[in-house]
Amino acid sequence: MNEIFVPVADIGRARPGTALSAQPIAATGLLRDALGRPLTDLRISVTDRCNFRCSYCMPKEVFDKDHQYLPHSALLSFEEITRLARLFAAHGVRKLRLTGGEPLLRKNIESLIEQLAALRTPDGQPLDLTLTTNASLLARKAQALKAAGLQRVTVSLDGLDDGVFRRMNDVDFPVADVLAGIEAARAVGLPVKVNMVVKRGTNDAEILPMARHFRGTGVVLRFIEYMDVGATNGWRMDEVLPSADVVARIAAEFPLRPLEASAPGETAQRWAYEDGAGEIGVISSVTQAFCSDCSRARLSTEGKLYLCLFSHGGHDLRPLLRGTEAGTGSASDEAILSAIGHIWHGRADRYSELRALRGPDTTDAAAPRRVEMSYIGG
Ligand SMILES: Nc1nc2c(ncn2[C@@H]2O[C@H](COP(=O)(O)OP(=O)(O)OP(=O)(O)O)[C@@H](O)[C@H]2O)c(=O)[nH]1
Ligand SMILES: C[S@@+](CC[C@H](N)C(=O)[O-])C[C@H]1O[C@@H](n2cnc3c(N)ncnc32)[C@H](O)[C@@H]1O
Ligand code: SF4
Ligand code: SF4
Repeated sequence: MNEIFVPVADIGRARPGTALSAQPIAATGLLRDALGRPLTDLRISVTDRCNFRCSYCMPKEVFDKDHQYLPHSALLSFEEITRLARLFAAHGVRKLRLTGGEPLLRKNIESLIEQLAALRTPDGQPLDLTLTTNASLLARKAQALKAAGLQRVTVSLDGLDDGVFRRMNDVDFPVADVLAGIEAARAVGLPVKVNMVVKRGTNDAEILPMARHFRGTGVVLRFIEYMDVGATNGWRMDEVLPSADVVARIAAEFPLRPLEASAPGETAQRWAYEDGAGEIGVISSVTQAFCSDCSRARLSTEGKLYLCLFSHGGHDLRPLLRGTEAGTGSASDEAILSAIGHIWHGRADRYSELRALRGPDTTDAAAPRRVEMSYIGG
């Protein structure tokens, strides 16, 4: 369709292995995928490990039994991640999100944040640098994360009740400690969003308590429809609570009005409390797919580029960074930029839209095994 990927004329020539540069790299021109969507958002998984066992993401029965985690040697180094992020910025990426697994489990994550915070867009702007966390380590790390250059943080929290939390997240961890993490982040000046996955019949009774708790605090609470990511969570459509129901439940107690999207391609539909107590968001990936302007790419812990949360496979960028066993050295910036451009140019993924077209009760059991959320990063 849109043949508008323009290869770069003026690309930085730094060889891999040379000192990292905070200098902006020249813009590559307009990069669009096969459906005309730009690439603006890079989500970087920094570990496939986690200390929680959320039922919708890393069910204990699977992940404590026969799951193979990546060996340390497979992980991209901080320098490799930063080099790729810099090249993605040349292609138009403006937002970087660190995720996982649990990103705060990666040793010295502050050092990666420092390197990413030094990057600039081609027009000299810092990137929007954020991180998604279960907050188990946030209280003790908030200060260091802020000092390293993190701009904001998203905390996952599925309820205020400890029993519900345990059923959702399958870990013996007090909700009070997650809340302390949120407070620590706010105290050091990090704006906070809270993401709550809603599973009908498990934690939907927590919707109103969560809304009551966070309204008026400046924290933006967002409700995520439970998705059929991966092959281990036993997803069922009857456990999905449509976002429309979430909004209706909250609006019955606190009147809401819709807000305009704050950026093109935003995942959340935003709603403001009529009384001025802030806003909430709903992420309706199942009932109102938003693939048509999806501008997100995902980089796995081992350097595979995924073009959709539901992709069956990724494009391996690690050999370009490290060279191959056959003895080729690592590729130039030009070659990597060109590879990323061609991969994005061929992208036609729109899983959630197609799923909606096929019908909400269709299961995907016959399809090849998809990657897990804890690997691809959400
Ligand atoms: N189906 C689908 N779900 C997504 C996509 N991006 C995010 N989500 C879901 O939405 C959740 C929240 O997204 P966030 O990580 O907060 O990202 P975001 O909404 O882009 O973040 P903000 O910049 O803070 O608005 C994720 O954990 C996923 O469950 C996507 O491209 N497709
Ligand atoms: C995979 S986690 C990684 C970051 C971190 N461990 C955390 O939980 O915040 C990223 C996000 O994906 C969401 N998520 C995981 N599995 C999901 C599913 N099946 N449906 C919807 N969201 C999911 C989580 O709630 C979390 O907000
Ligand atoms: S959602 Fe996050 S905290 Fe929960 S198991 Fe997955 S990676 Fe861990
Ligand atoms: S399902 Fe795939 S294409 Fe659609 S919004 Fe999600 S990541 Fe993007």
